[in-house]
Amino acid sequence: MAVIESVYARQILDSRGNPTVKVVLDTDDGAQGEGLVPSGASTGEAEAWERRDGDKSVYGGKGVLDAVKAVNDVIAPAIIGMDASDQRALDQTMIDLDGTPNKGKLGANAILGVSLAALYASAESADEPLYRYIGGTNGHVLPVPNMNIMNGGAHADFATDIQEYMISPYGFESYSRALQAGVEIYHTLKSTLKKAGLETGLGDEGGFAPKLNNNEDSLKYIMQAISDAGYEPGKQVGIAIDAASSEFYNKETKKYHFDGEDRDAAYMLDVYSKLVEEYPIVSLEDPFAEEDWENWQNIVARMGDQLQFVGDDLLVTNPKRLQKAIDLKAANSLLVKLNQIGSVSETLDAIELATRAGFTSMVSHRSGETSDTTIADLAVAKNTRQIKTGAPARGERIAKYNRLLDIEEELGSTAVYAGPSAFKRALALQK
Ligand SMILES: O=C(O)[C@@H](CO)OP(=O)(O)O
Ligand SMILES: [Mg+2]
Repeated sequence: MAVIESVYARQILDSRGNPTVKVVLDTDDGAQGEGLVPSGASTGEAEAWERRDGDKSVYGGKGVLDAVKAVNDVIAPAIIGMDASDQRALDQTMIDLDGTPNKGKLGANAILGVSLAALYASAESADEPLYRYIGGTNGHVLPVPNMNIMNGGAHADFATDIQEYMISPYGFESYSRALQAGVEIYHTLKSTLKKAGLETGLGDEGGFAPKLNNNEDSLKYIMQAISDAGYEPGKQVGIAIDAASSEFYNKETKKYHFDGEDRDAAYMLDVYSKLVEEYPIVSLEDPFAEEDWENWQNIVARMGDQLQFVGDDLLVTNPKRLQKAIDLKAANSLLVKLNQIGSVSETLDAIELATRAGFTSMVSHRSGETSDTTIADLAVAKNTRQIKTGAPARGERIAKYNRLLDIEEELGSTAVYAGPSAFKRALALQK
């Protein structure tokens, strides 16, 4: 048992230069943990509430400072003296203290900061690396890194309507070898785009973000780059897409603004089917808007036996929304973001529920990140087999990929790379 002695929060900056929360927690045995909270841009409406008072970008403004105050003035006095390693009791105490269904009083950024800091302090007290502290002896599978190499949507001034084009280098014997392939493809893509006379400026997650008129063009350039880098699309490297379609959906007209026109859901369903037929797409996230449950059901009924349909804005790492999707067969994969639900134990509950229902889980960063690497350890601890954490560029993304390299080396011969087994379609494409 490590008793919490002090809890202190302050404001720091995230990777977009916006303020966020850092919490430092000390225990009586000399351990210390830090919790750094990320922040999204294409946030789901049902996400837990981030305390910013409506303004994400004001450093020193009231928003994040209120979350900092909530930690220092309200949470700290309530949890000092508690056992830091009793994660569930600690998280529940904060949830009760907040008393709202969406952490709307204290703020999910305040609660998650403390939850993470306690997790790290407890791992240090137990003298275990974080993945082992969370996962015990069974956390040993290195995830496929889904690397977002072309950015659009809310992360890149809508260079394309689709927000993320990721490569999934599954056809390799180890995580480090897969990462190397991803990096080589990323660098090759830069030349491919340059040759085509396109801009190579970067979006929020480090992917290239040239302005394109057609969402399919990105896939063509990526396929070219995979081959030019010397790899086989489909056999070694697949493609994962996050359409983030809530961002181009109009709730009044119920239309999706795609490739320059307003389209109905039936049109979008055909677009996705055609793309899946023509490209080695193994994962499709948020193809339909966050409340468009019916069309989620339609796409899963049509192609769910082939590939995964990942709910991000749809599920917001919330066990209640996940249960609804399980009941309605409205997705078959969970995107896991700690700050969407706002505590460590609720995140673990969501992964557990997904696994029980036969859903896959993809652990994810946010577009506004910090140097925190919890998601790398979490993916290994829970053997989720999949992670997405941006392009292999920009320090805050690289930190997670590098952390996985450390873990791979630490595990040594017991490390297993998820490889094609991470995706049903990757296995089929390999045959
Ligand atoms: O939509 C997403 O999946 C995420 C991360 O890539 O973006 P954001 O953090 O802006 O919600
Ligand atoms: Mg998403």
